[in-house]
Amino acid sequence: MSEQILTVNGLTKRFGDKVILDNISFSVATGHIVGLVGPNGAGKTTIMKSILGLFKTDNGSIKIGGLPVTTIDHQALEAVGALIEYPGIYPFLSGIDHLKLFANDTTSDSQITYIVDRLKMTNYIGRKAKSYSLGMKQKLGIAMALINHPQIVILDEPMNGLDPQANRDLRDLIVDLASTGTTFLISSHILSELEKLVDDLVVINRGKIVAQGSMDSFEATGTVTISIDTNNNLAAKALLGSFGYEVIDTAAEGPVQISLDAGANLNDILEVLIKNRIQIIQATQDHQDLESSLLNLLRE
Ligand SMILES: Nc1ncnc2c1ncn2[C@@H]1O[C@H](COP(=O)(O)OP(=O)(O)OP(=O)(O)O)[C@@H](O)[C@H]1O
Repeated sequence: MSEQILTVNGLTKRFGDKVILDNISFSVATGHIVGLVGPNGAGKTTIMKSILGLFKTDNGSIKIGGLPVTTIDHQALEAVGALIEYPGIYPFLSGIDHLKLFANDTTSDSQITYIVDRLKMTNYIGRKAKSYSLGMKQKLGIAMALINHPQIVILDEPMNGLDPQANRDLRDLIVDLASTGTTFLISSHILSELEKLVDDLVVINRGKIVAQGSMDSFEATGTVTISIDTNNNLAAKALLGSFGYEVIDTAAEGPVQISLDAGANLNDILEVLIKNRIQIIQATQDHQDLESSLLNLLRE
């Protein structure tokens, strides 16, 4: 089992009499990319700010690399790179000045060049940041979080303002850095952005964790829907029903639709039809995407 670089245990945070985080516990394994997902206002940024010791929490503990993090214990944060909400950017400094300002003693010029290059910022990195677009500023903020070889990187909605190519460049860079041992905790309210990237998910709603686990375990819970159009749909429905399949709307003449648990086999169904001389015109199998599965979960 891999070592846990970050553990959040029983984290509770109130603003006034409102409970914003309610007994949040999760851990992040070294080298994993973990997605923190939930609707607007769920508490994602509040969790991240708590991890960074930015405000006092009401209960619970946070540890990074075994060291506690509070508003006064910040030693563990030396291993952390973060971008929370909007990057702090000085309009009259160039992008490269920002990076040099943020670089610590051990950060080499080649590391800065590597990050700038991977995020495709080379053409404008020498220009003053006041001329940057939203996406350029966002990329600069991400670069600032990455240049010092952090052990763990915390990114709050990093894809904000990025075009599809920039999104892709960032995803590729994150995966490459994770493969060398860097750990990531990334929040987003858009699951499809994280789906292609993360190893594990923590799903949060109204300040509570509603689900957590590996991405594979989430994908396995999706529903498979099979749709088959035949030369005699009514007969096909009756036949498959008699074989114990759960056929949706048996009285309708439209294509046969069957909802199955993941892992069910389309071939077996087609074989039943073929053996009984029902001609198949078209067959499709759709896996309910993760976004829909999670929306269902949040509705529940
Ligand atoms: N400083 C504050 N004072 C009072 N309430 C706050 C404060 N900061 C956040 N909140 C409240 O805490 C809740 C969670 O906010 P948070 O920013 O953590 O959500 P989020 O999941 O990051 O949302 P989004 O996806 O919209 O960024 C919201 O109801 C918000 O209004």
